[in-house]
Amino acid sequence: MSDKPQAAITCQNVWQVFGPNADSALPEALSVHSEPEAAAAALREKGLIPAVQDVNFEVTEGELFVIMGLSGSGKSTLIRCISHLLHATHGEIRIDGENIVEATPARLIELRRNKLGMVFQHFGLFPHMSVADNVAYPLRVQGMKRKARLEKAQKVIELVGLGGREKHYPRELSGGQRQRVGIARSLVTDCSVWFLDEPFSALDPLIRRQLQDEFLQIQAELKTTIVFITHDINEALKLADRIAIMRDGKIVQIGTPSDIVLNPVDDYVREFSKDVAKGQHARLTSVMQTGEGLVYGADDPGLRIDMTLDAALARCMDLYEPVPVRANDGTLLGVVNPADLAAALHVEAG
Ligand SMILES: Nc1ncnc2c1ncn2[C@@H]1O[C@H](COP(=O)(O)OP(=O)(O)OP(=O)(O)O)[C@@H](O)[C@H]1O
Repeated sequence: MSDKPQAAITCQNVWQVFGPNADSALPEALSVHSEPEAAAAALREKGLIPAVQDVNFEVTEGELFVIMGLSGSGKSTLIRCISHLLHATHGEIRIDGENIVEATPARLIELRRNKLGMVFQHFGLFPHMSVADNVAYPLRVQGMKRKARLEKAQKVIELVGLGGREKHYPRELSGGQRQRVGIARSLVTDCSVWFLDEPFSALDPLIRRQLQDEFLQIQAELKTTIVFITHDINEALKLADRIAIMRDGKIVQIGTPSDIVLNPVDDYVREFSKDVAKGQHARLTSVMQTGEGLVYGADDPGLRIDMTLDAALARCMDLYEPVPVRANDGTLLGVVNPADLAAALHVEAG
């Protein structure tokens, strides 16, 4: 069907192994051990580091895909493989259908200039350049004329809330403002895929929340495909369409924020979300029934598909029969049984 979402990024059997002769040691291990786990153990025995092990997933166009995991679980290595800052030891990584593992150096430069945007926690702004020149720099590299590039830079400077600061130098800005400059600089090229590795983690909580909100607004406007790394579950739940949880180089679960909070696959994932107020993050879709012949009672408490479980429960505290759930335009999408809502939230007590 034509309305199936397009895959913007596809990772198939991606491995990144660090250490001497990793390029030959991995195929050797894979030829002896069919299970990735056993191959990784064999590599470790030889003193190699399988930082990313047999990773498979797809990110759809316009999706905000968050990778989360403890320190050392392989998040940065994986995002560096996908953005080809590292050449993956094995596997296929497709961006808009193009296998970038096989791209020539010239093609990679072109992709970085025009298609892939990157923001990292500690990225260098040029200290001797103003905000405007820093933001316009990627356009200068593309060969755009000064007037045109400054005009374009101005638009993204406004977008990230730095209007009026364009003549300032990085040293005159706060940490949060500098991070905004970095975000603006990565956005200026109209990238279609955006990689962000812990972009807000050095900021204090208030500024961090503010930037997260602004980031969501920017994403709603631009609809860029995003891969975002964090080790903060609350940030992941707030931002993500889907979350991939990594442990020891492997992806242990991929799911929506609701899935991760309500149906963790193991104790490692459960541990991440144990202090999360589940009702504030899990969405109605996780308990909604859909399909033919939906039956519901006379009450309509006005449930909308994007409501959290908490918000929904607050509206049907005293109802017993299933109630309708609608899209924002009023179309009926499914029904929810108030008892299922309460039961889903009860999970957090256990
Ligand atoms: N260049 C390298 N050479 C050797 N080992 C590396 C290299 N880069 C990363 N590693 C190892 O790979 C593993 C995964 O590291 P990675 O930085 O991807 O983890 P991470 O989940 O991003 O951690 P953090 O949240 O602390 O940034 C770690 O064991 C790390 O020591």
